[in-house]
Amino acid sequence: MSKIRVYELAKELAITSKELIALLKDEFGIEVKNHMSVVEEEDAALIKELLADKEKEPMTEEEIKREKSIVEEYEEILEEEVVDLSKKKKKSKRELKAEEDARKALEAVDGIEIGEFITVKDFAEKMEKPVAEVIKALIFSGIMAGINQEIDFETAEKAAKKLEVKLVKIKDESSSVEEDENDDALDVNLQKRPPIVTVMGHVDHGKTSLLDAIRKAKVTESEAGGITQHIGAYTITINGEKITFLDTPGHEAFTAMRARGAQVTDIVILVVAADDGIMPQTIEAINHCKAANVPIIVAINKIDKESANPDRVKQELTEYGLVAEEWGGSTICVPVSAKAKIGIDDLLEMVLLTAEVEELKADPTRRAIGTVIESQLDKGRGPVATLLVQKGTLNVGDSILVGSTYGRIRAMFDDKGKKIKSAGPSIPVEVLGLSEVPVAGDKFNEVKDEKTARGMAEARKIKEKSLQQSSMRVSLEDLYSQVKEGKIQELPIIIKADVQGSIEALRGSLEKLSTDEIKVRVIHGGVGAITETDISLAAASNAVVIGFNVRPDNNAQAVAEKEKVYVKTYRVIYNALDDVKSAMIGMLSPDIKEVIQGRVEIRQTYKVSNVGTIAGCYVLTGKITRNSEVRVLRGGVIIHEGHLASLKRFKDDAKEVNAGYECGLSIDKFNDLREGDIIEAFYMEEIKRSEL
Ligand SMILES: Nc1nc2c(ncn2[C@@H]2O[C@H](COP(=O)(O)OP(=O)(O)OP(=O)(O)O)[C@@H](O)[C@H]2O)c(=O)[nH]1
Repeated sequence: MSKIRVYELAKELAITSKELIALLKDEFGIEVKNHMSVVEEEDAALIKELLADKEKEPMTEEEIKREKSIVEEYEEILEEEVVDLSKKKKKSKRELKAEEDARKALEAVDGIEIGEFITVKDFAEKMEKPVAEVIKALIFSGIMAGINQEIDFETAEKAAKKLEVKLVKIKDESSSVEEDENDDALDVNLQKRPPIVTVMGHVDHGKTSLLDAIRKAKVTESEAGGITQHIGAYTITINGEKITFLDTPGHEAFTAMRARGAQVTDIVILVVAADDGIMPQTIEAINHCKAANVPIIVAINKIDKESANPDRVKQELTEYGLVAEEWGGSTICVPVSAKAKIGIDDLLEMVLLTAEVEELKADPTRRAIGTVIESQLDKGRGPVATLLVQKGTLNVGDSILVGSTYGRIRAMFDDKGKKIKSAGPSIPVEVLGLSEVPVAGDKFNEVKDEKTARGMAEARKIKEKSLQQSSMRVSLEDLYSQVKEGKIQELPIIIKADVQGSIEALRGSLEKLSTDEIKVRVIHGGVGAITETDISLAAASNAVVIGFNVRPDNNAQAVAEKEKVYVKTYRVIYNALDDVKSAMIGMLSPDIKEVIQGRVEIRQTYKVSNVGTIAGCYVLTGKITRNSEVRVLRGGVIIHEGHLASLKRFKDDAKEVNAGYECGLSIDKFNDLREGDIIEAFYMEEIKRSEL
């Protein structure tokens, strides 16, 4: 995680380091030594938000007082200076001349030396200038500073320029020593924390059974209360060590969280049924883990079955870069049976081992931060959220900012439904007391008090609104400018196609387009329609989605629009390659674009001799018009593209039919229409140059 120094942040915020240090302590409970200490980027972001929010509020009495005191101080100094000047006059001319010469001589060599920070008073003394003059110069440079206030070198330099004095920056030796010491300034008390595990795998390979088996084997035997509540996560104890499991199996939740910027999982258990082997969702899960850089432990499940063939699973895994340890690789594979309760302890021990290698640590003494795992509105209790504490300790009574909502924790329960008062790193808790239901994947931060939390939550809401209107993730159209601006060096692509062969062909050709400036990388490829999961993965990895002979399903379309994920579909491989190539050199300038009008579902088909197949349909979304171009989709795959031959409402010809109405239609030179097919109606529109 990147960090920022206190003085850099203070400068950005246009306050002094001292003020920032006080703010960190009062508002966030973070103690830093001095201006050279470091603050974590996420804390810095919070402070910025806090101040941005304050800016909008009218000045508090305290702030008015502060402004006033600076002015008063300034006036006082002016008076002092008058006295000072009269004293100075008493010095002999020769003395004054000698002083002046000495200063000039010093300046002539290499300027006046000052460190990274200096108080206004010391600065004036060093330059042998009246303090009032220095303050005046500062004011002219846009800085309102009191006599005892610290300014940084760059500010001092601006003022010095006005006073025609040259400055030289000297390295502050004491601070350079602290640099290293302070790198972990916030996490001063790093301690081992339990690993957080997600279970993934193909449908029916036994994810839920495995989670149940682990929970039953490890929770009921040792802990009071026994049965776990479903709060979205639970913690077990094995050999005196804890492991936290996220209770929503599958990669959808995992990726949805990543799309929101939350990486919660430390280790993934990939469940593969020994009688079934690697299946499409297994591959998806592997790719999702790789994209998130999370270690995988493979649980080869259902080994109780006669048809189980663990070696075949290991063999298939090698094709995806996962080579089992016993075959000389580094992937831990544990044979298990969730049903017969075989190998569960071995699996858990391997999780602990992996956790140890990963050296998972957190500081339980700092203020808490973490992520929302689940949330809902409970009739009686109001908004309820399961939070996973990732750093620090969360206590009842703490005020927290959660995404764009906030609250003060009224009560807290553990995964056994027991009321608790505090929770440390990697521990999931259910909390009451939030003002609204937060979104899973939102981060939470403990802040000073409820008022601060509320103010920041409101500011975030406003910001979110303005962001929604402006933000767009990477797209082929603006790829070139994003590369030029240095925003991206890599173009991750997700390919969905109707057949495996097309994926491989596209993958190879696309990756070959990589240049020194931008690397093209296919992070996932799969057969079938573009789904919501593909869009989530794209959002999480800032990827574009390319469909070849397939279309997004309804959900995917909606999520893509919401998440602003760029999706483009092609029917000819060459066109896809050509677009990416043109995009990379900034030459992609589409002059026509496709506009989707609506989607129609086929409910019945009739064969009419001499006419062909007529379909009885229902318009699901938008509308279809007589001159729409249409594509027939079966399971998200494009079966045909062409024109309508007829469009009818009851017996009459219709010009257009809107959502919610039935219609009959036939397609020009195409009769293979089936019940359940979706017809997508669209037209091509010319883009005016001004829109490009
Ligand atoms: N024989 C045998 N059957 C198992 C084992 N583990 C799970 N099953 C069975 O496999 C089927 C699917 O198990 P689930 O746990 O529901 O699988 P899942 O991966 O959670 O499935 P989805 O939630 O649909 O993705 C169920 O009928 C289980 O009883 C096992 O170790 N041995």
